[in-house]
Amino acid sequence: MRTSWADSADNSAIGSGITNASACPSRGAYVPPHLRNRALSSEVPLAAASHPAVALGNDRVNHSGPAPHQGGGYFKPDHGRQQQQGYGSGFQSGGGGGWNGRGVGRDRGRREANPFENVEAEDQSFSEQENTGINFEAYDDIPVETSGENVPLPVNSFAEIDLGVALNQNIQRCKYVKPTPVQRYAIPISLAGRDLMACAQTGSGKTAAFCFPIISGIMREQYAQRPRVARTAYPLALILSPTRELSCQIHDEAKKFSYQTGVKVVVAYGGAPITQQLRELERGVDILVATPGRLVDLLERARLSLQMIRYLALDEADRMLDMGFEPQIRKIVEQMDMPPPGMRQTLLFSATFPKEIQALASDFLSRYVFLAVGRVGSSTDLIAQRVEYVLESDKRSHLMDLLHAQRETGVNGKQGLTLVFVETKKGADALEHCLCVNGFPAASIHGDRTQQERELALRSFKTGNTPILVATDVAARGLDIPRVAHVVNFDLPNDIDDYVHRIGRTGRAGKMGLATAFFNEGNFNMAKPLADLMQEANQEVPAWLSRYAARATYSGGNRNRKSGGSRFGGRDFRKEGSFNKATDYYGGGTGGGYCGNYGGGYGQGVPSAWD
Ligand SMILES: Nc1ncnc2c1ncn2[C@@H]1O[C@H](COP(=O)(O)OP(=O)(O)OP(=O)(O)O)[C@@H](O)[C@H]1O
Repeated sequence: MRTSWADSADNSAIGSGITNASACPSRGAYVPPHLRNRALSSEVPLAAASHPAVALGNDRVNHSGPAPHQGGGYFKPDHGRQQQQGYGSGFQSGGGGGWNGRGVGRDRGRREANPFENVEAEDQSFSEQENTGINFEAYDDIPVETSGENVPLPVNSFAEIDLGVALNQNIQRCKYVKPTPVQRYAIPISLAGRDLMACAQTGSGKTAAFCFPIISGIMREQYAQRPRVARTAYPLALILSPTRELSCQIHDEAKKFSYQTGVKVVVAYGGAPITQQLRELERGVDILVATPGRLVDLLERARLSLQMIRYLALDEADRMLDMGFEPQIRKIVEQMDMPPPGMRQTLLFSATFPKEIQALASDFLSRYVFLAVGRVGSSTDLIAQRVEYVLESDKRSHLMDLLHAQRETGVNGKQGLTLVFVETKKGADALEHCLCVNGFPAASIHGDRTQQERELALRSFKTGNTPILVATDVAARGLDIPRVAHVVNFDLPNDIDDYVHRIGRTGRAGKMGLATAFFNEGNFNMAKPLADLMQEANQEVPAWLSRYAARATYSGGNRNRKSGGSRFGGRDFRKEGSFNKATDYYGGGTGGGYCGNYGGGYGQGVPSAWD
């Protein structure tokens, strides 16, 4: 495992609760470039000790934020479905009855909380800083590939799809004017009942692409009465994601989409008390969003049965089926009581889909459609990508120079949030500390933090209290934080797909973003895939990086691409007739790109984003 300079720095103060400037690492206080020739004076921004973020850095234990994900749904003592009538006809203006019959149980106990209330408040607090308007035209000329038998046709507007009145109202509340490309294709395919493997660029609206058909399907269908077994919940849909934060985010989104539809969404994830989650499940659940570990726990306690599952969605599906994690997913999908492929509808989504993972995933699917919006694993060209050659020993000062410059001018003229990725948990702690003591308000998130600390750090970042978040890959996938203007790869990952997901935390939903990577000799293996990716996304590749890339090709150094030479062709693996799952998965693909060190950043001892 690589270590970064951040790791090797003296971090003896970490964990000691010392948060003042005297705890500064031995390199001394940050001096911005224009003051470096002067003596250190009061002009130097050493606001660290007084900044609230500094206290946050090492004093998390005392923070008590609101309990995570209270749920707020409605009381539904009967786990079975109400009789459905007249799809879409049941909406009563003024709210209250999104769907005939389904709304009935909702108000018996608790009122359904309005999930849009907070969103509106948040929107207002950032209104001066937000980009105005979402430029989905940016996606219009994106190449789309579909394959499979009788692929349903795409739509151009939400109006063309019969999602039901209540769901359409929620789409309007979300201010979604038209579907994104992946939604244009994926929603009709899913509504037609087809299994789907979908690959679309980060930030392009995949969550709604799998949530809308599931919610609409549950609203539409009459399901057999669900069994009444004391204290066992029987959801109709299961959405799995690899991290707790992502599951919470999907839950929040799904609650918005299903507001006043009568469809009940519950989340279950590790690190949070199980009792509260059990209580929510007992109140009734249609859609369960979960991380795999907590899900298995619930299944083993017999508090949950997958027997009635009609929809299975895997978000970040390639990550979920990556080596090391696949057995747990296989256990959930194949060895519990979930109906087999063909008896349920399975939807797999990610921005990256190496062909060997496609091959594995195909076991879960039946007669599926493959959809690629943009090239498989490509980055969006809404993200301006920069690579800078920075020695390990210079990384911290270089980062602080960037942050200092951006404090003056913003990114693309706007003040935004900066997400800094490092490889190790220790490195995250050390870098957060260093930034804080140098006057840069930062928080950090990684797998060694308690769930409460993780949520606190994320909230503090999202609200702009600490506009810098230092993170391991736990924050690399799926998180949708609208104001992230800059992603810095302080430590480059070992795998280009991880890079794609990391930089995808900016440049979302049609907005522009900036990604800066620090590269040095230690990242030699990334030179070729990085140069290829940048070139494909119409980014300027520095001459020195091209030289590294050429050397890497010549010396066979490009051995960290999971999916072989065909990756940038972005194809349905079924079209590659010679592809042999048994040999290629572990033996490497043709075309020279495959890595014996399969799994890149997920090997033993590497920080796991898995919950
Ligand atoms: N049709 C739409 N119109 C406007 N905004 C949309 C639309 N669909 C989704 N969005 C917004 O786009 C943003 C990105 O969506 P989402 O998080 O689903 O992306 P994603 O493709 O899942 O990204 P990732 O690959 O990083 O997980 C969200 O803020 C979402 O609310």
